[in-house]
Amino acid sequence: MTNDFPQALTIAGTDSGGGAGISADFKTMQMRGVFATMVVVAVTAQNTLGVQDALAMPPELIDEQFASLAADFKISACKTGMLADPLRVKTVVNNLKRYNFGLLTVDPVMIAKGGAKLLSDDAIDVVRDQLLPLADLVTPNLPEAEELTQMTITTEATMATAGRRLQSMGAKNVLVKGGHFSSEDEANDYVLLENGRSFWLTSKRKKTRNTHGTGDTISSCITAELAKGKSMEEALRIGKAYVEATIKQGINVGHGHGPLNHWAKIRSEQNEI
Ligand SMILES: Nc1ncnc2c1ncn2[C@@H]1O[C@H](COP(=O)(O)OP(=O)(O)OP(=O)(O)O)[C@@H](O)[C@H]1O
Ligand SMILES: Cc1ncc(CO)c(N)n1
Repeated sequence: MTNDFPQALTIAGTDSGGGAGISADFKTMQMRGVFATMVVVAVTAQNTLGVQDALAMPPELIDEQFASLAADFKISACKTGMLADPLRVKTVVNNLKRYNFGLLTVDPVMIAKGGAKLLSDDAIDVVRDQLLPLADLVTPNLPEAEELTQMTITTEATMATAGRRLQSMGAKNVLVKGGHFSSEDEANDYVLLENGRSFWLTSKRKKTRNTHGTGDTISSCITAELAKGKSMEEALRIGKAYVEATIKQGINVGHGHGPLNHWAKIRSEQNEI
């Protein structure tokens, strides 16, 4: 029996509110036609208003989830999201070295939109020193890029400098997301590829509160496209187009920063199927 349907993995935290973390990753991967699997690193009690509580999983249970997946699936791309603390980051790093789950996207999730810490301060060095060197792609937002590079990012030029620094830390390709950039009109992301080529993924900024899970959605879309065999550049372009569609074709759920519309279709794909 063949085992060739595209399979991807998210290693992250759950969001009980369904909009971010593993919850967003699963919806995205499903929509992009990829079979999704998960390693739960932490469980959060969360909704569109914020994170009410969180619990990190015992390292042994994280190890067991990796072992279960390695024993049965043929995973060709994976991503990390919320990793909680130094012990969990190290546990995930050890497992990523032990097994081959294909191309790795590291989304260095640190703080939720409402301000809750999803990664403890003492874990940032471990992400920088041990996880980034394994990454085929790293996808920080601006505050995360500032923490990892220890520089202030307020301009397009400093976004590009941060991208180069992140590459010199070992990540092969870099996407610096501009969702937190000060521009009222545009949400532009900077890409630096392994071969040194760089470009911007541009988009008009939608004035909306419903942006819960944007970072998870773009990184899991990219992971899904990589699992299907798309090139890094194609995967990045599709990721940007998909997250843009999920924001622009938005829905209203909950009372705070609402989730995205994961059913949204990329405009160029709207007439397919
Ligand atoms: N209001 C908006 N309109 C259009 N695009 C947006 C908007 N906000 C964010 N984006 C885009 O969404 C993607 C995610 O960027 P962002 O910087 O918001 O990630 P993030 O902070 O990690 O998200 P989250 O923490 O909610 O998961 C980027 O491509 C960014 O340009
Ligand atoms: C579990 C989880 N992961 C990531 C984010 C960031 O969007 C969040 N809010 N919650």
